[in-house]
Amino acid sequence: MFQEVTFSFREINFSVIGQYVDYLVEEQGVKNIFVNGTTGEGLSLSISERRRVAEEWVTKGRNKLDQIVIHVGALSLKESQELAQHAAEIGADGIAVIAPFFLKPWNKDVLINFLKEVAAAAPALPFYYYHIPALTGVKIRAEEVLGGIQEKIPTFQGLKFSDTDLLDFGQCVDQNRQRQFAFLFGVDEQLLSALVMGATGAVGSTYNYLGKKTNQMLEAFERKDFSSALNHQFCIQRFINFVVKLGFGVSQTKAIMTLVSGIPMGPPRLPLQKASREFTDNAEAKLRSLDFLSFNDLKDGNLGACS
Ligand SMILES: CC(=O)N[C@H](C=O)[C@@H](O)[C@H](O)[C@H](O)CO
Ligand SMILES: CC(=O)C(=O)O
Repeated sequence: MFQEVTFSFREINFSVIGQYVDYLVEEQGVKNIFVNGTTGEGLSLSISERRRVAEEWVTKGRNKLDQIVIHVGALSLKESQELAQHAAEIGADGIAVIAPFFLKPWNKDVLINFLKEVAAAAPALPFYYYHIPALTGVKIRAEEVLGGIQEKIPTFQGLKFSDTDLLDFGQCVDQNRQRQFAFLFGVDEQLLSALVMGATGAVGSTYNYLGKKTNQMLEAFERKDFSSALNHQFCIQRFINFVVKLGFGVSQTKAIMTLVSGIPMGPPRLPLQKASREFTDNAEAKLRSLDFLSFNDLKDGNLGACS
């Protein structure tokens, strides 16, 4: 019997994860990974697929990555707990959970009760709340969720904040200054503003291919060279603004990642649709004009270049 070698590209290609780790570390300077989140289509995968993806990242990332946080949010509390326990068993560094988004928690206390039950399934793992109201439809302000959360969830470690409300984000930081929480910001085009507000890190889709560029911005911010930091942020914004106008989401991220890294990320899974050829061509031209592609052959006359 021979293994069937033609596989449907709607199946996960586990074999590229090792290469992906090396690419992120070596080419993008990214050493902390958030697995099975929005970009990884975690909520479109089966539980057994999510377990395997997590295992693959932990195995391939060993001694190469600093931290691997596994997103274990699900509509079913039981599944979420199973994934949390699994993350602990395989040696992940933390777990993150979004708000359940079909039957929704209607207030902060109910949301915390849900999160608490998941966190309790992995009592030794740092726990992060993943706030992404535009996708979950759960609009309870993060600042409210954080109030008193450590008393309910002893493993609470921080927040991944994927929203543009900088009042809410700023208040999360301001009201928890005495605690050693991680405030991870998730709107890549606004990261500099969030750093000013006290963000301690960032998790985002564009760091897959603009990690190096973003690290330059972080370094400029660290040394208080705000004008360079702003230049870097504006460069990143020029790209994101361009693709947002073309229609930008998880499918498009995969197409850009394939283009920039050379690693076949494959198409997304339904209900998402593969990015169009037109999108990819336009994105490629923009990346080249901004000097975001390392195999750039536009050496001269590149006025819009960002480096
Ligand atoms: C909705 C979504 O996918 N958000 C990502 C992280 O949470 C971001 O990294 C965005 O993709 C990025 O900021 C571009 O808008
Ligand atoms: C980008 C991001 O934060 C996620 O994939 O969840």
